[in-house]
Amino acid sequence: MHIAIVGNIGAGKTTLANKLAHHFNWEVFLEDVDHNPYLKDFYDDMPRWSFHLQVYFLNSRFRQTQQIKKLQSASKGVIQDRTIYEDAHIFAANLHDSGLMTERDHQNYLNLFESMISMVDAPDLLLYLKADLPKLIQQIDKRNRDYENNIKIEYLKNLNENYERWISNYKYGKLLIVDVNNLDYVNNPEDLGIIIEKINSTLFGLF
Ligand SMILES: Nc1ncnc2c1ncn2[C@@H]1O[C@H](COP(=O)(O)OP(=O)(O)O)[C@@H](O)[C@H]1O
Ligand SMILES: Nc1ncnc2c1ncn2[C@H]1C[C@H](O)[C@@H](COP(=O)(O)O)O1
Repeated sequence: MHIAIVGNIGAGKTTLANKLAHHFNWEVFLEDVDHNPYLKDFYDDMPRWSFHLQVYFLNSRFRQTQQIKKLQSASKGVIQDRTIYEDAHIFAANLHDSGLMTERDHQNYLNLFESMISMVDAPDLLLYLKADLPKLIQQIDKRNRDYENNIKIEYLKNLNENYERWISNYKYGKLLIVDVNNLDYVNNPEDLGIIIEKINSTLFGLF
């Protein structure tokens, strides 16, 4: 079983991924953030580093998908924090549309993405954490990563619009949309319980 958690920056993916992995006793695959050699430079100068960062994330995410495939064939459960789809359909698309990645670089990136995606299996469940801008901003502030301090509201807004468009067209497997605006699964175990119940019901028909 493979559950992938998707959503905008600060939506609460990593926190939930760890909690679900603990609950189901499954392996968790987190994003390559702390050792990412481009992320800080990217936030300082997006046009300069957008292509480098996208190639880095694409490769790291692709490697993850291959590791997940191995675990799946050994019947192990997996929780994944963000997917390769979001890199291309949300982030790279937004950089290109906002003029922060050139047409040439974007085409080159998409060609690479297309070559890789045929080797990627969709998750059994895509869990979309839907959050409005105030919630995202509040949680990005709470996390307090220095390089994220200058993220513009417009950037988050564009990403949220891309998420809405992409999710409304997603048809590669089961999809569960959870509005997290009024959920606090950090401090309220009942809120975590609500999400686990929805997952069980969507995946296994239990309630
Ligand atoms: N539903 C929630 N309620 C309250 N705080 C949350 C919630 N989800 C995440 N947080 C907090 O918000 C911050 C960002 O969460 P994180 O899981 O890192 O988001 P993401 O991985 O989506 O970027 C963390 O400090 C986390 O503890
Ligand atoms: N593909 C990506 N392009 C640009 N930035 C990305 C991409 N994937 C992740 N990020 C950034 C967004 C955040 O600053 C960090 C970690 O993501 P988070 O949603 O906080 O887990 O990496």
